[in-house]
Amino acid sequence: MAFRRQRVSVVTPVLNPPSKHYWPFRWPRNTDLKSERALSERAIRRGESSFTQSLSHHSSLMAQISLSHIAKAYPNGPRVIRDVSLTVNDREFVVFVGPSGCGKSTLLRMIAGLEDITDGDLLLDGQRINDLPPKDRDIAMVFQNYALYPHMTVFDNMAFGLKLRNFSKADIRQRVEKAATILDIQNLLDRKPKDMSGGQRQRVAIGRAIVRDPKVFLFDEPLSNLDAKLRGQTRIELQKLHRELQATIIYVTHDQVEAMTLGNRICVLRGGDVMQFDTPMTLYNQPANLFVAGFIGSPPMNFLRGTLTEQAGTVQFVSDGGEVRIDLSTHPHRQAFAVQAGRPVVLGIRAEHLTDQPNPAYHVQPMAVDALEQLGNELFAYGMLAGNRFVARLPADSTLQLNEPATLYWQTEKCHLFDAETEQRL
Ligand SMILES: Nc1ncnc2c1ncn2[C@@H]1O[C@H](COP(=O)(O)OP(=O)(O)OP(=O)(O)O)[C@@H](O)[C@H]1O
Repeated sequence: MAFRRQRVSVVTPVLNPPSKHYWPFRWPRNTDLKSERALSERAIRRGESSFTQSLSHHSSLMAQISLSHIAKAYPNGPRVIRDVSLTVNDREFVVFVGPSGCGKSTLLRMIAGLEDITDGDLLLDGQRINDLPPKDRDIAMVFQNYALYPHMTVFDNMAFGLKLRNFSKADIRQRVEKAATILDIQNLLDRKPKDMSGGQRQRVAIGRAIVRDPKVFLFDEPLSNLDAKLRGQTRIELQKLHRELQATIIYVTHDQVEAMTLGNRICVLRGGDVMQFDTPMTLYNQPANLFVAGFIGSPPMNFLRGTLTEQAGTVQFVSDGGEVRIDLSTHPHRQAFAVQAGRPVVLGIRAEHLTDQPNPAYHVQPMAVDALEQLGNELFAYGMLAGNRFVARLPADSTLQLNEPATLYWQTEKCHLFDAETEQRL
């Protein structure tokens, strides 16, 4: 493999971005580049070991991150992170997910040291690091916009942080080669960023983090510039990468599919608060509140407002207006529901728990179908029920017809119930 000569002098484009015409993509904000450089200067004293050795040193190094009552307010602004406490375990892949503006990037940037923490304690392996400069945190961050240096080759981009720290040429070459092999970009080392696809650039950005062998990787929406197919492929590669590196990873996205497929655990955020922090399957099967129920899962869960009634041991859900009446007496949580009789509630049921195949154990519900989406392997049937949009996920060969009355069968034990006022799961 041919390498370009390795520069000895350090060239930094941080304050001198080239003309925007030269760089076909958005030039990273100076703050991002500064941050990136600051992060790349971390732990200079630590690493004289070879990359191969240092890869395995993760087996003995802990990297646990704890947030205790963390809050953030920008100057003269309200708290955008209100009171977040959670622990990311050693070698865990945790995803922060939530709608735009919920505070996930702010949280990540506080962990990186790029934002001040207004209140609370940030601990890395039990040590409070609120005031530790980013370069000393042993944390590498991969940005959405890659933040690559356009005038440098891939090799030089990946080697840059190591050169700053005066790693030996041999060590740099070994680390870059190893990272390039892991990411399958060995044949791109002589290219400049402008001659690569978005997916390749993103790998280089990840490679630049890997060569540093940090304790913790932070990813800020790294796939959002990629097209859908490449995003899917890269998701799988990130899973492999996590297994290979055995590193602690915190990953920010607004995409619940990315969150579900990547995270060992997912932290769902809304308006600066944690809505639920748990495994993907727990979020899916036992959403703690209405927000998580509606956010996780595609298509989103169907909802109906109504009231619970209890009579002679029978627990019923009656929708507002009385159009839908569901007997919940066989539901595993019927006793908890009975206690709530008389309260306004929201009932939720996922599209895959409605079927057009008769089943004597299921609730029978008429619904006029006003739209069909045939996806080849499945069919989505849409209609209105008690004023709410409903969708059923059916087999592709279903015979349901558009604009004809249909009968759907509900798997009642899969219904979720939430308090209509507190929005918490019952
Ligand atoms: N420098 C800043 N000054 C003031 N307010 C800010 C600043 N940066 C972010 N905010 C505000 O903080 C809140 C959280 O922003 P943040 O970027 O963390 O959200 P996010 O969940 O990452 O959103 P997105 O997915 O759109 O990036 C938003 O209301 C945003 O407007």
